[in-house]
Parts: sequence; structure tokens; C-alpha cells
Amino acid sequence: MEAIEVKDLRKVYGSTPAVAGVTFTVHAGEIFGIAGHNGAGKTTTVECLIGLRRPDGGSVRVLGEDPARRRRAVAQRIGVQLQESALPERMKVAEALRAYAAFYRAPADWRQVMERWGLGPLARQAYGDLSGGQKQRLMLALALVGDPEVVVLDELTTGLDPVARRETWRLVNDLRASGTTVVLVSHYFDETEALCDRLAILARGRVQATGTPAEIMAATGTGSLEEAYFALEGADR
Ligand SMILES: Nc1ncnc2c1ncn2[C@@H]1O[C@H](COP(=O)(O)OP(=O)(O)OP(=O)(O)O)[C@@H](O)[C@H]1O
Repeated sequence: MEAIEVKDLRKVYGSTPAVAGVTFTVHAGEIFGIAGHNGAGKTTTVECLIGLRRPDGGSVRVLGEDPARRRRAVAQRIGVQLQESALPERMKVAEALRAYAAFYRAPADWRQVMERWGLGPLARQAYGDLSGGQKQRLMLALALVGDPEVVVLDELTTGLDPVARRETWRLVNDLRASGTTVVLVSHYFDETEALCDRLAILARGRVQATGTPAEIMAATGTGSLEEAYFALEGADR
């Protein structure tokens, strides 16, 4: 079974077609990128994957389930780190991990997750006192505390300095190594190029290309995913 299957997904807000017929498949155990610039439809696609929005057309299956109909069942098996997630400023790192673990029927040991992601020394520190990189690390740990089969990371490294960004990339690679399927949503093409086994490039609610970074570059005759994106954008206008 594929981890995720999206077929001809459509979502319209008023008269804005945010997602206009998106199709892709995520294989179990891979890092799959959903790449594209602001307004491409990435977040809307992800919200349909996790059951936060009901599609207007097409179908979505996550681990064989329809997230719009079986949101709670899917939520037990998928970890989500959403854009701009925030916690109460005074909540401590350990408290947040313990509270999130309590949502799940079969969570990971939150103390182990805390240690694994290097948060042990920060256990008693308040969320509001963490650095940007530490906050991101905590968000990643919170997405993993339910011991999910699939984890969705939306704009994971936005606002991080280059060192924290590389450190986060290493953590994402570690995740794949441990067998978790990762969906990485990003508008940074260097990030998707460095991390993703395969990806879909979205623009204006449509998939412009799917494949491995090498396949997409070869198909567009370009040397980077960013150049490939602009080549595809040009061709589509
Ligand atoms: N709740 C909403 N109501 C109306 N329009 C929306 C809503 N959410 C998104 N849109 C519009 O749908 C389109 C796709 O937005 P979406 O947030 O899915 O794109 P994105 O690729 O995630 O962009 P970003 O990187 O800026 O988050 C945009 O034109 C956006 O303005």
C-alpha cells in the first residue's frame, strides 16, 4: 500500500481555485516534497491530507484511509508540524511533549523523544524563552511524539539561520533512516533538492512536475530545482 495517494484533488475558496486537480503518490519510507512558491496550493493540499479541509473534488487516501471521513483514525497515525504552530509562551518543553503524547492511543515515550531531539537540557525551559531553532526542534518532536507512520512538515526551516537549518535537515534525514514517511512542504528549492527522494512542484494549484530531483532537472534541462521551477513556470504561462 502507498503511504499517500492523491488523485485529481480540487479545492475552491469562493471563486479562487486553490488546488485545481492535483495528483501524486507518496511511497512508504520516502521523503516526498511538495514544493512551490507562495499561493501555489501547498498548504491547502496538506490540510486536505490531514482532514482539516474537505476536498471539493478528487480523492485522498492516507495509509489507506480517507482523512475527510476518518480524521480521528488518521490523526492517530500521522504527525503534523504546521506552519506557524505556536504554544503558550509559558508552557515548558517537557509539559508540551507530555500533553501531546496524551492525545495518542499508542504514543512514543515522550522522554525518549525529548532526548532523541536534544531537548533534554531544555526540559524545564518555557516555550517563549527558546531560540527559533529550538522552537522548530520542539515542533518536530511534538509531530513525532505520537509515533506516527507518516509525518508532515510544513515550512519547517522558515526563519532559521543556516546552521539551525542544516541541523534540521540532518534530523529529517534521521527520520527517514528510522523508517518514517516524511512529507516536506517547502518553498525553498535547495531544501527539497537536498532532502527529497521525490517531489511534486506546484504552481497555481496544479502539479507542474513530479519525480526525483534529478528526473525533474533532466526533464527541464536545468541544473537545479529552482531553475527547473522557473523553466516550468515559463512554459506554463
Ligand atoms: N481560507 C482561505 N480562503 C480563501 N482563499 C484562500 C484560503 N486559504 C488559501 N487561499 C488561497 O488559495 C491559494 C492557495 O493557498 P495556499 O495557502 O494553499 O498556498 P501555499 O502554496 O501554501 O502558499 P504559502 O507558501 O504562502 O503558504 C492562494 O491564492 C490563497 O490566497
